[in-house]
Amino acid sequence: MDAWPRCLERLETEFPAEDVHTWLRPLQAERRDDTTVLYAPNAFVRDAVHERYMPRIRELLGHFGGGGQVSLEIGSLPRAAEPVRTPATAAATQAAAAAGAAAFHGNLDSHYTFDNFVEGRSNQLGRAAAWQAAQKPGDRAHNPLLLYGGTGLGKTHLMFAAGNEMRRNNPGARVLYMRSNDFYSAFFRSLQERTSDQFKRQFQQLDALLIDDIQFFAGKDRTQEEFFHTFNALFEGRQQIIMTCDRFPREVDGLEPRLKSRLAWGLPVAIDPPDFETRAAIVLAKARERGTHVPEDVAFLLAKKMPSNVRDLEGALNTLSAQANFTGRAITPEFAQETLRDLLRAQQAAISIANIQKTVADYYGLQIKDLLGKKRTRSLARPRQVAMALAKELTEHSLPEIGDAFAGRDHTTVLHACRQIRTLTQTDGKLREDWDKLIRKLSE
Ligand SMILES: Nc1ncnc2c1ncn2[C@@H]1O[C@H](COP(=O)(O)OP(=O)(O)OP(=O)(O)O)[C@@H](O)[C@H]1O
Repeated sequence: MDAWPRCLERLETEFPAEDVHTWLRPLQAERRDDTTVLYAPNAFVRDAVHERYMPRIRELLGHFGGGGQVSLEIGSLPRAAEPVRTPATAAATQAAAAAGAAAFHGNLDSHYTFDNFVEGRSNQLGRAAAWQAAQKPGDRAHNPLLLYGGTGLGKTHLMFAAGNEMRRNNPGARVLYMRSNDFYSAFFRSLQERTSDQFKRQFQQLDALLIDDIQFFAGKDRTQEEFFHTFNALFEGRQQIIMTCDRFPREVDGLEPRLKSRLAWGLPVAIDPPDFETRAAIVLAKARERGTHVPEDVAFLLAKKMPSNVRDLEGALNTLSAQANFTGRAITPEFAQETLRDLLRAQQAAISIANIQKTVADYYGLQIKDLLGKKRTRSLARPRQVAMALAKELTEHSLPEIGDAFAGRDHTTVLHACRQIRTLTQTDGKLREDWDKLIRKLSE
């Protein structure tokens, strides 16, 4: 599908950057028989594109050889065909063909950098580790670097940032990004085509291998075996390895024990869900980046209502921005409430006080009646405080309402619990971990 990138390139010169960012870049293209199908992520984008840009798109696609029909639909390409993170087949071919450093591409997405990564307590360590790895690739202190944590928290962003930084420091650096499933398919193909030697060779010349979502290797024994050898060869060659995983590898069922232990050899760092302030800062930074004006109270609103996943937060911002552009209205809290009503309601419905009480009780192995009861032993009082503080953090309920839901406690008790837990999350590592895990569970 060569015609679309060329068409998009031309459109970028013809329309304001903000329009291109909002309406045209989100489109994905696919060739179906003699029709070019353009996928829009939602109805706003589809309608705006249909109304304002289709005639020009048709002309340009015709011009660049994507002739025939052009259709515009809501949908997306399967993930493997996403334009941003191209499949490893391309990467592998590039890697193999990259005799000269200048030609080496490695699949890095240059958009994701340290500059546009918002730092907060939840990702500070991960950021610092990725930064260090980029400054001194291969150094034993951070090789391999493993970033692990829930979905949409910025692991891939940091990984790209490290790769881009390596290339900034040393433009000839050979940094290859691969998703684990791409490693799997490329390896599989090399077996069928009897090109395993070539497959192995591509890794020898690398300075760094960035490999995303290694939990995908679970249950794929031959691929694990191959990755194990690749890993050892890179490690011995002092080539930097950066990996991401959706949890600590020991917790991934179906990974071989020797691989699990090897993965945690270097520096494993958890990426946690960002706290409220960081979430708001991310919304503001993303808005600035795309040239959309989002006032602080809207950023706070989104941060408050969408507690865990940055990807969802970004999705909400995109919808707001698209709708504001489309209707010509300013982005205010009312506008946000209205536009994101269904989304916010879904989030809200998912997190009720009862839900929080049940999750916290299960987490600490308690009965709900004990969590709500009067006993003040520490093993009950602390989880109770955690549950109250979570209710304040994750729902819209007032302190008196939360007190009521906890067997009619006074609102000052709830306030005290919130303050206490806030302090403890900063001083007590175990409690911090419990807090983050509970937020993650509740936001799933
Ligand atoms: N701290 C941050 N600052 C700026 N953007 C962030 C931050 N954290 C996450 N994001 C953004 O959130 C989106 C999702 O991040 P990313 O793809 O890196 O998540 P991930 O942890 O790799 O998730 P997955 O495991 O699902 O692949 C990206 O657009 C990324 O730029």
